[in-house]
Amino acid sequence: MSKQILILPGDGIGPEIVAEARKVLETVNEQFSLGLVLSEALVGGAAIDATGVPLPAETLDAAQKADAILLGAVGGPKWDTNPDFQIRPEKGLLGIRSNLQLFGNLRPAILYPQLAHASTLKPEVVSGLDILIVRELTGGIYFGQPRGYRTKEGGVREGFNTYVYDENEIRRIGRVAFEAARARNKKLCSVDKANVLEVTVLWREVMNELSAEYPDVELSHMYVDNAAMQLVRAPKQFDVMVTGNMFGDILSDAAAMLTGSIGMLPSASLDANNKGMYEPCHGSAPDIAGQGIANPLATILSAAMMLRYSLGEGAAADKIEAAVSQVLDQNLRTADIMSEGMVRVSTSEMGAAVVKALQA
Ligand SMILES: NC(=O)c1ccc[n+]([C@@H]2O[C@H](COP(=O)([O-])OP(=O)(O)OC[C@H]3O[C@@H](n4cnc5c(N)ncnc54)[C@H](O)[C@@H]3O)[C@@H](O)[C@H]2O)c1
Ligand SMILES: CC(C)[C@H](C(=O)O)[C@@H](O)C(=O)O
Ligand SMILES: [Mg+2]
Repeated sequence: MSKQILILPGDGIGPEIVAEARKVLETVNEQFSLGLVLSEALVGGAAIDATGVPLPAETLDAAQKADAILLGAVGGPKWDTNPDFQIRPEKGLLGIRSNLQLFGNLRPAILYPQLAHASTLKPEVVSGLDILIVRELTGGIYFGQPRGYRTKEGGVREGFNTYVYDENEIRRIGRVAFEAARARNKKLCSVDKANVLEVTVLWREVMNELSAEYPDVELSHMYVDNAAMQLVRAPKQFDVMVTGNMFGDILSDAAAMLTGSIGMLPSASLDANNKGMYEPCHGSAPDIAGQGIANPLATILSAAMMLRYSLGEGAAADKIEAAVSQVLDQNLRTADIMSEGMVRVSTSEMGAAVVKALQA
């Protein structure tokens, strides 16, 4: 039976990195007879340029019909100053997350041993690092109402957003995190700001209530400011972390650097039935776009997550992850993970090396 995969290259380095992940998917598609049918659509700034909006109706329709989605990245300076906040590339991405109810965002920060020296931290602090950040993705301050930007009487401008979660939203992401912790090392740290924000007092209450259903999982709580510090001080104290939309956005970028580069961090965004969108955690990197130097591995590893979580093709996912490890063993490095004695390669050379390792 065929499976429809929608590819959304997006902006900046998006098309460059997605092209490499596409070659990898095509390779395993053939090797494992997966029956994947790949198609592409517009999102983000590319969609604004072509259609006037960041999420054209036909892209949303294709996303709803697809079995899984692979996205590059959206955004860039060309669109950042649009005074209409609805016509921003990021709205395209947020629109897919929200319309498809992709509330469960998994961001694994795993240090490949070959990159221990590329990490910002000392090798002994990060060696063996394997953290899973579970981020709530369709609620919180990103989506809360009221929100706005206006000029008040007297010409004073104000902007406002609302940080709101109801207990059902917290419970469903909590279950994702507890289940993940149960399948791993049975340790879950919930990150909040319950010393200041009522919404996260509720967050903490619900996590404690859920904990009764998961007596085998050790639940701890940490304030987000401390969590940011602890991630950089002693990251291996964490196994699974669960947090809200904005805290998860920030903590996952911090965790990315522990693995050597944000170019190494994949993600899965899942609905209640494990249908999902897969994307690297990084953005469109306008500073390096068009130069052919971006690291495609986070996107390639996102494609592997897609095979594992949404398509039930764990063997193909394992093979891609092993191929990534092999190219690192071959000392091949894009600029962001380059270190002394290694061989610097371009985006497409890295993609080709992964394909070659798959075919070996
Ligand atoms: N999922 C997404 O689509 C997504 C995520 C984050 C940011 N953005 C958007 O991307 C644009 C740029 O944002 P930013 O600069 O804050 O964050 P960014 O992640 O795009 O870039 C931050 C830094 O990391 C580097 N970097 C990122 N990905 C890399 C890769 N694969 N290989 C090598 N280096 C890489 C960039 O060159 C840059 O120096 C903004 O418009 C933002 O809204 C989109
Ligand atoms: C581009 C932006 C909307 C997005 C987010 O904040 O969720 C990005 O930073 C991410 O981490 O996926
Ligand atoms: Mg982010």
